[in-house]
Amino acid sequence: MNKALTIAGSDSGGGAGIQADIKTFQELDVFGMSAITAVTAQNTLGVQAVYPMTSEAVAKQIESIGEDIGADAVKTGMLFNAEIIESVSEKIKQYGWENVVVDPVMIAKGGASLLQAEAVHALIRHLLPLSIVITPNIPEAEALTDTPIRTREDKEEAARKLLALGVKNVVIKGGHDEDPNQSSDLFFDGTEFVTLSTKRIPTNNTHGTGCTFSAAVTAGLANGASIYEAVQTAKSFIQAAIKGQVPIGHGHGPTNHWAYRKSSHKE
Ligand SMILES: Nc1ncnc2c1ncn2[C@@H]1O[C@H](COP(=O)(O)OP(=O)(O)OP(=O)(O)O)[C@@H](O)[C@H]1O
Ligand SMILES: Cc1ncc(CO)c(N)n1
Repeated sequence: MNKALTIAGSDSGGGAGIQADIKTFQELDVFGMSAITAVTAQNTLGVQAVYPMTSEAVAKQIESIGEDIGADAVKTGMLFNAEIIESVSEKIKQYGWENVVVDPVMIAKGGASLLQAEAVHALIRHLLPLSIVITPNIPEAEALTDTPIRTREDKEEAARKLLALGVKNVVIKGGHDEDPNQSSDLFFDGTEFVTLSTKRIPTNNTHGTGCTFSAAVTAGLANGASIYEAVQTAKSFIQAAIKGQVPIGHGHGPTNHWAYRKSSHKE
């Protein structure tokens, strides 16, 4: 029984955060568990309120899993503040977890802050060195490296800077790229750059794409895949999920977490 733990925020709307992660784990045959860092009141229109947990409450949830069940892979999403980042990092070290996927969530699509600006430094210092792979989108990679990203060369430069911070592998996701035809993610393991490209799907329903993608990477690692294999499967999973879209609500709808299972041809 392969098990994965997500340490992230709750999205009441069900498309991102903990909810996206657990749905994705389930779809990829992994037993999903959670430690909730914050409760958000959220829907397809945006984030209406954020209620962070105490760092103690987050640590306790992780301990409950670490002391009894264990985890084959762990992902972090919304962590909100430096205190939570520090206690999550401590617990990851305490339990010796190595398959750690860090999705450095900072800002929701509508602009709401999911990580306090002053916590970026804590993320870099405490958590990034414990990760096996990090999955920033373009604005997050810019914030972590202080590098504006416009071109492919800028992406490579940012990826190199992230590895210099102690990161082992990185995927810079291309959802925010200008390219109207392709959505291309750049994978770097310190030696080789690999681009994973799929056809860009013209849709508004992209709420939770980043969470879903990093949860699929985590599920792959829990199932024993290599990092690159896990990233490849995650790219197919998110492509199917965006294509399968769920047109609910009045804003940015979520992706379809069951589409990959149902699709006959996985891209
Ligand atoms: N319109 C699209 N068509 C196809 N793939 C997309 C599209 N938008 C995003 N993706 C893919 O979805 C994954 C997530 O990328 P993205 O850059 O959107 O993450 P994100 O900004 O962290 O998402 P969010 O913050 O909404 O959860 C990547 O693999 C990216 O290439
Ligand atoms: C709880 C939560 N985590 C992450 C994101 C980023 O998509 C979001 N919108 N909400």
